[in-house]
Amino acid sequence: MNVPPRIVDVGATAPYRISIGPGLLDDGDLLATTLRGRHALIVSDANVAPLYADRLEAALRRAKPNLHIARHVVAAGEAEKTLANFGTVIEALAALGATRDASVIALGGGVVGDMAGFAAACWMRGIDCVQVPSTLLAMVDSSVGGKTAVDIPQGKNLVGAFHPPRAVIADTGMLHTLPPRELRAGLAEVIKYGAIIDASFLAWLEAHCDGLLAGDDALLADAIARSCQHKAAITERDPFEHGERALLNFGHTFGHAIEAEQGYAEGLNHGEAVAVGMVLAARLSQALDMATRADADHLQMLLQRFGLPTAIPASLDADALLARMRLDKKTQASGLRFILWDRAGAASVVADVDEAAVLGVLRRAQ
Ligand SMILES: NC(=O)c1ccc[n+]([C@@H]2O[C@H](COP(=O)([O-])OP(=O)(O)OC[C@H]3O[C@@H](n4cnc5c(N)ncnc54)[C@H](O)[C@@H]3O)[C@@H](O)[C@H]2O)c1
Ligand SMILES: O=C(O)C(=O)C[C@@H](O)[C@H](O)[C@H](O)COP(=O)(O)O
Ligand SMILES: [Zn+2]
Repeated sequence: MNVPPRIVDVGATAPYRISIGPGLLDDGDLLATTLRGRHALIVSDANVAPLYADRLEAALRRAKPNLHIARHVVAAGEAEKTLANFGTVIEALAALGATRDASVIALGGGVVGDMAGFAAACWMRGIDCVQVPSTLLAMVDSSVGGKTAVDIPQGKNLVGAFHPPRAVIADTGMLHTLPPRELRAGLAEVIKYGAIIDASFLAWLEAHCDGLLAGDDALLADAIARSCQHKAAITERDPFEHGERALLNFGHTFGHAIEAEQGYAEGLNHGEAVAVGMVLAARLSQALDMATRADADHLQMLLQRFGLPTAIPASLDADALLARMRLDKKTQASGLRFILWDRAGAASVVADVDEAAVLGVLRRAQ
């Protein structure tokens, strides 16, 4: 099916454009207009590079024959989003002789996007990063908004910087090679937008569950564009998470604790951990008389229909998860801060949440 490209322009101090559509990877002119200097480092992972790096590089060479291009490929997976691998990206920039007008091109999922973006934020105190997301999750969330980071054993994304992309180029054709599990993980973050800010989008997702899971191109393009519009609007108004941007963290206090406690290796991936986290946040909201039981049940049922997990893996300990949350980036001196759920399309930031209530929810969710 022929799906027309979509454009989402993000305002803010450093405006950028999100281009969404099939075949954009081969659009050398589009790519080249985002590059300012003579050097470009393509950062990718061992699954994505063999599939797409040659096409990207060929398009760039056609459009900008004098560009010095190097490629840096890391192993795939969350366990690779490390300070050590961040260091290898920095070394690759040095080897390329990247000047301050050079660009990092992040070709991959959120792991590559976050790590390459962080390297771009740090090299010479900040060079351009063009995000070329290859997973649904990266197209709807991680490539937009400028959060970059790596994980450390003590916690997810604890070392990072805000560094907005120069441009986002999402070639939706790349989703055809994405494993179904990763498609579902991306849909968890899509459902998040509906849950926190857009009840009609949540209803639309519910109505189109089967088509989205089947990878229908037009439905996915709609879901990506609508998600990007939401993320663009919020991050434009609150780029540094002083206020409403924190809503995008719905499900993440629990989810990040799960990912860190698993050691980033086995078990749930980010989107899956966020799915579990959204259910736990809804149950906590129910325990604190913010959300109704019927609404929390409905959200859980919807995530299950999308083939997403909604329970904490039995191997994880509730007290250990609670201890992880004390190092969540939303936690303050006064205590835990959560994004709690009011109802479909509405969520709130709540400070000083009682740890006993959190522990109760954790214990009941296994
Ligand atoms: N910066 C942000 O705002 C933000 C937002 C959400 C998530 N994140 C981060 O994003 C990360 C998760 O990203 P993710 O879900 O994209 O995971 P990922 O980058 O690990 O990609 C998932 C898997 O899919 C493979 N893959 C990627 N594209 C493919 C394609 N087109 N075809 C075949 N295989 C492909 C990858 O090699 C990997 O094995 C987490 O680290 C999370 O913290 C960041
Ligand atoms: O962009 C944001 O803001 C988000 O919270 C989006 C999340 O989906 C994403 O996982 C983000 O990396 C989490 O942020 P963190 O500040 O908790 O690391
Ligand atoms: Zn997330």
